[in-house]
Amino acid sequence: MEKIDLNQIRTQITALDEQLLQLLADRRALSIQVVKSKIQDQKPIRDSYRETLLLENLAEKGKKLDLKSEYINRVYRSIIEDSVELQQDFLMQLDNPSLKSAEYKIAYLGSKGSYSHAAVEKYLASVNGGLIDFGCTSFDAIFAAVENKEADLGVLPIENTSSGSINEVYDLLQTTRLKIIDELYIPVKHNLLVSCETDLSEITTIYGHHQPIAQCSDFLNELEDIEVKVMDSTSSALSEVQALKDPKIAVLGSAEAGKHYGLQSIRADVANQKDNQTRFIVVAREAVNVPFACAAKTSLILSVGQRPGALVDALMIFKKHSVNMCKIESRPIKGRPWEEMFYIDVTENLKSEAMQLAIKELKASVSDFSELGCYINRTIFSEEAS
Ligand SMILES: C=C(O[C@@H]1C=C(C(=O)O)C=C[C@H]1O)C(=O)O
Repeated sequence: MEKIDLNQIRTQITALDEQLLQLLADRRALSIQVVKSKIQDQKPIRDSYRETLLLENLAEKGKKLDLKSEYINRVYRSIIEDSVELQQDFLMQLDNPSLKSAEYKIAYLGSKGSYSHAAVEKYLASVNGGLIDFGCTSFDAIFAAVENKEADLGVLPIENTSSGSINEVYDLLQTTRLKIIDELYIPVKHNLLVSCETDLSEITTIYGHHQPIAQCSDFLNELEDIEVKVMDSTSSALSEVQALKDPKIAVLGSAEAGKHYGLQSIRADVANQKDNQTRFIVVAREAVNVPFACAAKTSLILSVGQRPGALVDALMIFKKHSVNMCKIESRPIKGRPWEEMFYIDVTENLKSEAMQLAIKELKASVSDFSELGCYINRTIFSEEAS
């Protein structure tokens, strides 16, 4: 058999990959043309009918080229999601002069390497902005920095698919004047990282922020005689373990963050849930305006007092106006024992007629009511769930 030259084939693959990159960039440029036409014709950005036809056609054509339809579906779903996000971000910037492509001073928990930093980077990519770093050591410091105008924006985790709601952030939302202007979903893949040559059996102490510790509880519970050390943030845990250079000490963090600190992974994917994601919110002093062409989400808080059926009555107002509720959470109210504050997210634009009618009725029937903000709904359901 003739000798096959690996380097030569790899050169061809690299050339093809570069062509693919150019094609992806060309497709994105066309998406921008599409959104401009949708603005003229007042059409919504998302067109599920077109997406279904496109995917069916590609699966069919792919089959003839020996490409599995599951593979084609996965690749094109991700290309289409990017195209929808690109169009929504374009429209948001057009409608909101505050969302310019500028440098933003962003307050977040930790520093480079923290999951919050990854969320900050994702936000900046959507506004084409740069970062003036404002790392903080607590959630209330983040709210305070934005409220006192020391920072332009704050980025905070609010819920996780394994450990649930982040109560501290929910509690701070009760008293803040800040508005939620965006949400971000960050896949969180926890690894067990070490600073030098070692083995899992040698580890006696594991450092981590309390969120990753909660999200990896199954893995940690299986280990015997391990001391868990809770740190302020993932980045402070990473830098401490890097400095200690101890073969008995490990830390929970992403493989990528580990690279920043010269740490190696000895166990990958140690979270309780495989699809471990954290939802972050972006807060600012000014609310944003979400164009009707975009998929919107609105967050509200309300309390209903102690009357029997009071919560049901409030929720029936959403039903009456066909406002879809996608999340409800409750937290105690400081200084009012046994009263609860309800946090409600709806997939509706704050400016819509249905929402305005519902709000008018809610205000007349509940004890406390406030709007936390309206922003782009960036929820993506995993393939298995949909
Ligand atoms: C590009 C469009 O906008 C959206 C993105 C699509 C895509 O990237 O193919 C398809 C349908 C829309 O949800 C379009 O409407 O054609």
